[in-house]
Amino acid sequence: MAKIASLKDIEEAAIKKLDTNALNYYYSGAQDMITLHDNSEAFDRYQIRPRTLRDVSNVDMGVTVFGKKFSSPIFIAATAMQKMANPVGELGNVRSACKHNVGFSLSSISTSSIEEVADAVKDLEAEGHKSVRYFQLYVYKERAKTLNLIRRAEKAGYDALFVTVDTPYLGRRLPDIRDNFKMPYHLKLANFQTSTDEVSDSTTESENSSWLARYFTDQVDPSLTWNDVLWVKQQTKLPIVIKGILTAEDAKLVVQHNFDGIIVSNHGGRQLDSVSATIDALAEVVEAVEGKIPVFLDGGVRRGTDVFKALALGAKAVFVGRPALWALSYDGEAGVDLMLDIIIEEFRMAMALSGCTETKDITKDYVKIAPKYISKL
Ligand SMILES: Cc1cc2nc3c(=O)[nH]c(=O)nc-3n(C[C@H](O)[C@H](O)[C@H](O)COP(=O)(O)O)c2cc1C
Ligand SMILES: CCCCC(=O)C(=O)O
Repeated sequence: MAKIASLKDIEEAAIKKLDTNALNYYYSGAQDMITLHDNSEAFDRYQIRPRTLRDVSNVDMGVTVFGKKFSSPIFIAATAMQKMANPVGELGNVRSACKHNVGFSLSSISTSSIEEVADAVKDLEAEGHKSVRYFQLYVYKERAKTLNLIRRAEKAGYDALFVTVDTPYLGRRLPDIRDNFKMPYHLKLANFQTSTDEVSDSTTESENSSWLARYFTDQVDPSLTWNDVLWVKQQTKLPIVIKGILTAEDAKLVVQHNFDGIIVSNHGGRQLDSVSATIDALAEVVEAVEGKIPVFLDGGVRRGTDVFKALALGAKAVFVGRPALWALSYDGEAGVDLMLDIIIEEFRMAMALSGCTETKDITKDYVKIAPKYISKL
């Protein structure tokens, strides 16, 4: 078999290994998957404007986020139920992120608990590695349940809460509906000890939604407003990052409410189909926040040049979601190591070949819209 050389190669290898249930769930976007595909394709609408003859023998990819230094700005996004990819699940991802000195975010809907994930890096921390972990929070109808998650994340040393705001309901992912997606029976939603059976018991079976959508409707609060997220802020001293912003209007509200950061995200194209690709939404959000809080991006990041373009358009760092799942499926923790090694090296190369030796050098002067996409109107 030919050597793996790109994230695309890892994805192809993983697709061959995964069963239909997990593959449908990991792969799919909402509805016609227009946004899912556009997230990656949109990066190709931007071109890099490289500078030459600068000494690029040393390239520093480092960034600082909420006072913590990272070796590179490529972090791991919160994705649910990682043990469907490989028994090591979330623990493989958090360990690999720690070894690479990049951030890891844990989903509320994880198959390893908040505490297990924190414990999994203890040996690496003892060797001198730094682990920065963010906890992705869904606001449960039952506020005591939400508060319990917040307290546990604080106690286990997580660095920030990422409150997801694009999911009052789970988007319609047609493959999950058609094939009736279910978490395998041997797994649990580890933060709550919820098993597949309990979900079916507590909700009405419906022809028109997946197991997960039923769980979500049952548990997660669709009445969420800014006031509820302010309630979260009042409960904790941890920085609160709002995940799932796509417009300048909402970005300004995030700043007005004194939250600490924004992730420009469309949930990997899994929520509302036909919204803009995140790289296309980034500039308006960055402009609206006027440098007051950091802006991050996720969605479709698959190459070092994608990372470079996102930083040029104002992102502090980016998150990869599916690539970490494909990597886990391909080869567990070693697969994630390989995935991060590849994309970090690609990013280093993109910086060097563009004449940038520090991430702060990567400004909007380094990108332009490819001529064929400029409107002739
Ligand atoms: C299988 C899967 C599960 C996800 N689960 C969550 C989740 O539990 N919470 C959340 O806020 N976002 C979740 N996301 C969205 C990711 O955090 C992220 O926004 C998205 O994956 C980025 O796009 P990418 O997969 O193209 O990198 C999930 C995405 C995928 C693909
Ligand atoms: C109820 C689980 C939600 C996970 C999620 O956010 C996703 O599948 O995109």
